[in-house]
Amino acid sequence: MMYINKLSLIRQKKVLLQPISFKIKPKKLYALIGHNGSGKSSLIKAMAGEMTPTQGDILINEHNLKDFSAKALAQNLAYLPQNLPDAGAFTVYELVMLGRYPHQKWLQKPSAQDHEHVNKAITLTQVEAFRDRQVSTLSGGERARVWLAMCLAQQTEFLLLDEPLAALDVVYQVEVLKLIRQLVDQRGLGVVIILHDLNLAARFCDEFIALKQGQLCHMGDVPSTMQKEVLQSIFGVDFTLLTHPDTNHKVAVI
Ligand SMILES: Nc1ncnc2c1ncn2[C@@H]1O[C@H](COP(=O)(O)OP(=O)(O)OP(=O)(O)O)[C@@H](O)[C@H]1O
Repeated sequence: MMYINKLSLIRQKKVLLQPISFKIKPKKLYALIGHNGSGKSSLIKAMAGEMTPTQGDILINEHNLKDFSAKALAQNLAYLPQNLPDAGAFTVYELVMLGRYPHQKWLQKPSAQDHEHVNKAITLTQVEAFRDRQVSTLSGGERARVWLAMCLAQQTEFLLLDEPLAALDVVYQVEVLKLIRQLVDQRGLGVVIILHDLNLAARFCDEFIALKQGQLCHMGDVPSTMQKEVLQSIFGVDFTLLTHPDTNHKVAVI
């Protein structure tokens, strides 16, 4: 379990997050939603240990995040940032292998198990065709899947993904969400994913966490979130809710 306990963030006198408390359970997929600038990336960065909270604590399985070494944190939690770093001259295989570093000893050669996890992550994210290419030569969508593969190779209990679908075409958006759903259901991961597409979120996620101006304005399951009044209160615009004829899910349109 991951506990976010009265977490607040202030930077340059600006309140990015008001005190926020909630928990992330294993075997659950959480969609983090809200307007541009509502604080989603800041929250996920704090949860990943990339931004130090002004107040409050984050606990992973009862251990305070601030007491984890970088390596111990990376054994528990993988984070995919919104702006992917430059992968330099790394090939796809080499980059995905970096995801194994928390499980390796200093200067140790990758083990057969490391290679197995890397190959599996490459297959799951459907990037086998480019495994020996330099990451810098890939398209935006291909690159996004390679970075996701690196996170999967990390074999963590928690996964924090900041807009992982942004560069993907609609087919890969669905493929990646199906894959994440599978990891949640079969491997018991707890996953937080920032999504702007409410209907994809409603189709694949279990719970919504909604931010508005740095405040937690709503947290709830799909039926309690896909309501006209709730979406109005989060986004300040009127939605019409339809029922998908095949899945019976609610679909929000403007
Ligand atoms: N280090 C910082 N110093 C000052 N302001 C910051 C800092 N980091 C973020 N902000 C501001 O905090 C607000 C929230 O930013 P954040 O990136 O968390 O929003 P977001 O919900 O992820 O937005 P988007 O959907 O556009 O990615 C924004 O107004 C941003 O400009």
